[in-house]
Amino acid sequence: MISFGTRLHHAMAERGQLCVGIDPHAALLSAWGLGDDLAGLETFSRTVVEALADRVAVLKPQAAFFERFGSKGVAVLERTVAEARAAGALVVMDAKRGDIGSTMAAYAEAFLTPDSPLFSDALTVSPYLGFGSLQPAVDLAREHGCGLFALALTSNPEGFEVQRATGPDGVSVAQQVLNRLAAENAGAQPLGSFGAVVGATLADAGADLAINGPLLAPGVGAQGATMADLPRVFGASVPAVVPSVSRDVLKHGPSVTGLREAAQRFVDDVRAVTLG
Ligand SMILES: O=C(O)c1cc(=O)[nH]c(=O)n1[C@@H]1O[C@H](COP(=O)(O)O)[C@@H](O)[C@H]1O
Repeated sequence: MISFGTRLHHAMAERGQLCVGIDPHAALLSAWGLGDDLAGLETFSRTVVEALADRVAVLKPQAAFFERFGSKGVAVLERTVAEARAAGALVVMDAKRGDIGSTMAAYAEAFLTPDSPLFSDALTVSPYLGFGSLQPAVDLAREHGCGLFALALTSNPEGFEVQRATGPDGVSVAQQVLNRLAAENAGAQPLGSFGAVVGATLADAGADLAINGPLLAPGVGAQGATMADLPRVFGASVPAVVPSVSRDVLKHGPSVTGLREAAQRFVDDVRAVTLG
C-alpha cells in the first residue's frame, strides 16, 4: 500500500502544489445561476470535479456545505468524493473532526475505512481535545494509506489566542501539535502522511514547521493571502506546502474553462515562488 504522504508528494510533482476547496456557498450557487438547493449542489459539485479532478493534485470538499441539505446533501458529498478520486485527484475531506478517543474512532471509521461511503484520502482533524485523542484516526489512517491534517495555526485571526498560548515550558500549543505530527512522520520518505493546517494569512508562523509532513495552507484568495506570502510564512518548508483556495477559484465557474484557467494560474504562481 502506498502511503498518503507518498501519493501526495507524487501528485504535487506531477500536477503542481494546489488544493482547490469545493465549498458550495449559497452565494456561489447563485452566482453560477443555480438554486440554493439539492439540484444546485449536485450541478456545482459535478462541474468542479469535471473541471479539476483530472488535473489538480488535491480537492477538498467542505462537508458543512453538503450537510446543510441533510442526508441527500451527504449523498451528493459521497458521489463527489468517489468521482473526484476516480478521476485521479486526492480528496481531503474537510470535516474538522475531533472528539474523545472512543468517538474519534467512529469518525475515523466514517472517513478512513475503504468500504465507507465517505472514504477519503485524508481528513482534517481538530487536536484541541488533546493530540492523543486523535490516536484512533492516526492508527486507521496508517492502516489504510490515508492521511490527516491537524489544525495547528489556522487562517482565522481568532485562532491566535488558543494556538499561540504557551504552556509552563514556554512551548506554544501549536508547536506541541506540530511536534506530535513530526513524531508520527519520523523516518517517512519522501513525505509523511500526517500534516498540519497552517494558514497562509499568518504574519509569520512563529513555530518550527519542519514536521516531515504536508502543510495545508488555506487563506489564499478570499481571505487575503497570495502565493507570494508563502516564503514568508513557510520558509524552507515551502516544498511541503499545499496551498488551498476555494472561493477564488470557484468564482470563475460555472465555466469549466474558467475554473481550469483559474486553478492553473494558482499552480503557476506557486511554481514561480518555489523556483524564484
Ligand atoms: O481546514 C481548513 O481547510 C481550513 C483551515 C483554516 O485554518 N482556514 C480555512 O479557511 N480552512 C478552510 O479552507 C477553506 C477556505 O476557503 P476560501 O477562503 O474560500 O479559500 C474553507 O473551506 C475553510 O473552512
